[in-house]
Parts: sequence; C-alpha cells; structure tokens
Amino acid sequence: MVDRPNKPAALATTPGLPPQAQVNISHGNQRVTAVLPTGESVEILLHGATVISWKAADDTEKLWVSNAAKLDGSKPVRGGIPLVFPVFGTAPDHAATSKLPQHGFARSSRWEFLGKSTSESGDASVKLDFGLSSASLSDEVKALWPYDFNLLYSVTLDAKTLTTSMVVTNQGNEPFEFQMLLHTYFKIKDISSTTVTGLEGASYVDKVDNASVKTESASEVSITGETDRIYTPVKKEEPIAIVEGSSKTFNISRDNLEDTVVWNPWTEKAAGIGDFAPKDGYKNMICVEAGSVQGWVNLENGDQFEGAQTITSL
Ligand SMILES: O=P(O)(O)OC[C@H]1O[C@@H](O)[C@H](O)[C@@H](O)[C@@H]1O
Repeated sequence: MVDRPNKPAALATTPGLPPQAQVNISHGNQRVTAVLPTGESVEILLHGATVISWKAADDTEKLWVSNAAKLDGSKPVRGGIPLVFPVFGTAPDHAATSKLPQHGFARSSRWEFLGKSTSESGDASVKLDFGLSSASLSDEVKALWPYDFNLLYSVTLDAKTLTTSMVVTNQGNEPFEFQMLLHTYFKIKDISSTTVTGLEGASYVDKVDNASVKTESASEVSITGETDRIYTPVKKEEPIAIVEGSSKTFNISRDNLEDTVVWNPWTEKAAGIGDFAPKDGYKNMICVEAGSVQGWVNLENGDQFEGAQTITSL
C-alpha cells in the first residue's frame, strides 16, 4: 500500500440523536476513529481493517500494540486485532491456499470504510463497517487465491464491549474453503499473574510441542514460557476469560467460531520478531484469538458465513 498523506479528518455526528448519544467519528485517509459521548474510543486502520486501539473513558488502552509496529501498510500490524483470512499460519498441504503468505492477505490489504450506524434507541454505541472483496485485491494477490468473495467486517463499540464480526460471502461459481481468526492482542499488566479460564477439558494442538494433541487439565491456564496453542473449547457458549491477579479483566464470547488460539512468544521468540518492541513487551500482552482454524470452513457459491467475538472489559 502506498503511504498517502493524511487528508484532514472528516468529523461526523448523527443528526437527530440526543446530544448524550452523539458519537464522534473521524475518517481520514488511513484510519477511522470513533469516540462515544461517554469517552470510550476505538481506532481502526484501513490497512488490514486492523483495530489498533480500544480505550476506556479514562484513556486506558486495552489492546497491546508493539512500539515497532508498522502502521504504514508495509507489514501487517504487530498488535491490536489483525484479521487472519483465508488461512491460519501457512498450509503447504492445502492446495488452494498453499501459495498464500502466513495468515493470508486480509491483514495486509487495504480495506474500504463502508460507513457507520449508531443505536436507534439513543444508547451510546456505534458500528463501523469495512469491506474487502476479490475485486479490490491486487492482481498479485488474486493470483494466489483466485476466488470471488466479499468480506464485511463490523466493529461495534459500546461503553463496556467491543464486538468484531466478519461475514464471508462466496460470490463466485465454485465453493471455496477458508479459515478465519480475530487475532486479538490484549494488553495486560503482568503475564506472570495472568491466567486464561474457560479452557478446562478442551483439546488443543500444542504448536510448541511438535503439534501434539493434548487436553487442557487446568481451570486457569498460566503462561510460563513460549505458548502457541489451538484450543477447541468443549462448551462453545462459555466465555473465555482473562484473569489478572484475582480479577477477571476480559470476557471473550464467541459466535460461530469454534477455536481459540492462545499465543505468547516469550523471551526468545519475541527477540527474533523484528517488529516486536520493547523486547520484554511479551510480559504485557497475551493473544487470545477467536477463530475457525482447525480444518476448513467450506463455503458453497452464494453462501455466507458469519463469525464474531464480543469482548467485555470488566
Ligand atoms: O508473526 P505473525 O505472522 O503475526 O504470527 C504470530 C503468531 O500468531 C499466532 O496466531 C500463531 O498461532 C503463531 O504461530 C504465530 O507465531
């Protein structure tokens, strides 16, 4: 993507809504920002439709973004919520996606801002829609994955929650298979006192132990070294939670997304990732990623798939 100079941001409010429900939207050339009247905010880069900030009313940031993250479109963003589509990792044995780069092209494509909607009831909330379709891909990317598709990504903010949802439509004449993942980097105070709950009994693929398949026995999963696991929780409807010390700080509920990846690169891996900074930043982040990445979603021509997560900040 060419790094274009930022045009003056356009400010928009919604006519007819009471002042307490007015949401300030600023839409520049590179990003869209929404601020609720109660002060919470979200910022999305058009590059990758990557959510790069989610702040509480007191300005506390809830997402981790590397100090060395590239926000100019030259790389996927290291932090926030990059979108993984249509392949998780790489899939050399899956012919249709084998040529794609790690985690696919959605996180490194420029998306279009389609507009916003605010709650009719006057509650302070806003939904921002973004689109990416095969028609807007570069010829180079199209050649790697030649299907006719449309993605609609919606980011909905209210005072307590952030919902990110993706609708995949097959617009072509043949079925295609894909994986998708909402690769959320949570900002945490201290990894040594952080646990993840809601995974007990789940089977998981342990990517740092030769992809061996295991069953989670802990009710609270702590992170004590490099961790890269694809969990398939037993109870789909039960939220996964991040617990810091003795307090739950985030609940993550999933809709139509079967899997949850838990990733922390720890010391050595972080040291080897060029855009990961500071190097001890792994102590202040944990990725808990809702997705559908074990196996493939098969989408017939004309069909749609929708997957979503709702993150509640507690
Ligand atoms: O460096 P990337 O491509 O952003 O990937 C980061 C991590 O993303 C996680 O989702 C994967 O499970 C890890 O294996 C991977 O290392």
